[in-house]
Amino acid sequence: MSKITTLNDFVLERQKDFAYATGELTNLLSDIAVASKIVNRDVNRAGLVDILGAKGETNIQGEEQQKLDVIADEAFIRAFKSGGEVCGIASEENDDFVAFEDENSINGKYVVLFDPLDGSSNIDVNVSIGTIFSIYRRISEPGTPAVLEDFLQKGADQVAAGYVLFGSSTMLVYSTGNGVNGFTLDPSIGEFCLSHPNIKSPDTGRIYSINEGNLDRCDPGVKEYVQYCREDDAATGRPYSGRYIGSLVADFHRNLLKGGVYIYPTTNNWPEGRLRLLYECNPLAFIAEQAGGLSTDGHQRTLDIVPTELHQRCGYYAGSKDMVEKSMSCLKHKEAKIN
Ligand SMILES: O=P(O)(O)OC[C@H]1O[C@](O)(COP(=O)(O)O)[C@@H](O)[C@@H]1O
Ligand SMILES: [Mg+2]
Ligand SMILES: [Mg+2]
Repeated sequence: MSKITTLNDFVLERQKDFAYATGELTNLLSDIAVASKIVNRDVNRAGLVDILGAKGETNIQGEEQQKLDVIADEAFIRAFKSGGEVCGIASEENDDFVAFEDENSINGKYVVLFDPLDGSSNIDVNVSIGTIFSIYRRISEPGTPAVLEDFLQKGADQVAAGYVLFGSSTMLVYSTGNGVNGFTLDPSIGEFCLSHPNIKSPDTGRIYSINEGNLDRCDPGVKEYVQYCREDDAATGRPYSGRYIGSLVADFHRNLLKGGVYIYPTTNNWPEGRLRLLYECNPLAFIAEQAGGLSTDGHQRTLDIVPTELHQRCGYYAGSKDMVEKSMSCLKHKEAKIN
């Protein structure tokens, strides 16, 4: 029987890699694990308790909030407030960032940006959903309230990022900039256990993920790439398979393990993009790159984008290196033709 490595064991072991480590990031990662278990409990019995359906309010994105969006948001905020490592948060479900000013948190070293419940359109139909998180060291002085600048940092400056996938099993996948590791929740012992050590994304794959319902509103370069994916060419394993769950975390996770590309481009109906840079695209871009993949907004590396707004959106191309590069070359090719 192989040794079980729990998330706590693993994080403590890895903490030794950092001479200056204070244990605060270790505590923060275990706070995230606790909140994930609480949300997992609610997700698993969603149909039995009154947490399906809409809450009856609209968030700053103009989306109808689902009850589980708010339940997850509150569970994670409670966990971030509890430890003292976090001085402020920003989330998809809150109009503005929240600075924690209690004496326990105001000296906190980190800020966290998160999408408490990703894949909201799939909550009521029992399809995989998730949570996405992004962690930065604060810029502002400890002992003072967190400020907007603490949250508008480039993705490349993340100290850690990851996601939780509530699927047939519940997994937590994260990176602190030293590779990507995946943990599966063992409900019988209530622990996240190392199940996917040192995840490496294949340089290429046979899966492309895009909402083809938007194709006629996309850039010609995107159409060209989708056409490329569908062409018959045994040598390159084409046609590829189209797979689209409609939960970013689930689509991203599948492609991370199997090889594939996820694309949500800017479109006529989403001219700035659909997905949110700070708590959807940046954390997953961090994971993609740490696993050997790539992530762009169609023009530049996602992690190099300098944010200007908390809820800004961007185009998103992420996954296997060769496939993202190919999609970029189609965009450039079409752009060159047009100009
Ligand atoms: O229905 P569409 O336009 O394809 O959008 C699906 C995308 O929207 C999202 O649901 C947006 O995230 P939220 O559910 O957190 O709002 C992604 O998970 C998913 O990839
Ligand atoms: Mg989301
Ligand atoms: Mg969400």
